[in-house]
Amino acid sequence: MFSLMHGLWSYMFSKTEFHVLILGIDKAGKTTFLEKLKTIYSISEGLPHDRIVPTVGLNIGRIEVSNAKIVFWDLGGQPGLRSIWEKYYEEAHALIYLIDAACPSRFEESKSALEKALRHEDLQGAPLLILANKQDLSNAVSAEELDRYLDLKKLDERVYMFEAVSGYDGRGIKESVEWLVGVMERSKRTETLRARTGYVPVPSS
Ligand SMILES: Nc1nc2c(ncn2[C@@H]2O[C@H](COP(=O)(O)OP(=O)(O)OP(=O)(O)O)[C@@H](O)[C@H]2O)c(=O)[nH]1
Ligand SMILES: [Mg+2]
Repeated sequence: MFSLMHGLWSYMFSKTEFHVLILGIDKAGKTTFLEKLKTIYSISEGLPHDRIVPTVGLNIGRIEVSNAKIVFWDLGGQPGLRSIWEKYYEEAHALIYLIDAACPSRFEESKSALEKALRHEDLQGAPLLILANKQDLSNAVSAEELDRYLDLKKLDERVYMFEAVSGYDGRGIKESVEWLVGVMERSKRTETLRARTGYVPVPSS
């Protein structure tokens, strides 16, 4: 009886842990974005821009938003490293896809890398946040323009949103993360992942 009550108590008052994958081609600004997230949401400052180098392995960032713990996985986007992305699909609750909105010459490459990821069955039903990054640059296109330009097919059944952000000045980041937490909490994929892993809630501290 005690363990049943304890389980119920933990379930109601614990923080859910979500895994969010941050993808995008090289130089889209993924690591800079992650470091900005840490600066916004945790007591420790993220790395300054000039100390960030191209990612070869995996960067991990942990933050807490409302009642959720989020673990971000930031992977390298260079062409030779993109084959590693799919190793993380199965465990991800959601996907953030960054695009350098000030670099139209690479939109096509970004689009095809995103479409390839979305075709993968291990990412089925994962909510998608597409970020038009580097809005601090005057030539950056808006989120709406990027949406029109990419003209992604087959997004209809997927929960998704385009948002304009800057990993330098932080605009748009809070709105994006709050939207993502809300959709992950209601997502069918979250239910499926919980059921598969025999979800044990992490007690809140
Ligand atoms: N102006 C501007 N530059 C940015 C922004 N975010 C990143 N950058 C710059 O873009 C370059 C690439 O940034 P990274 O964060 O290393 O990009 P990445 O997507 O992690 O790259 P890989 O690790 O190689 O996949 C760096 O010179 C950053 O300083 C931004 O919001 N605005
Ligand atoms: Mg990086």
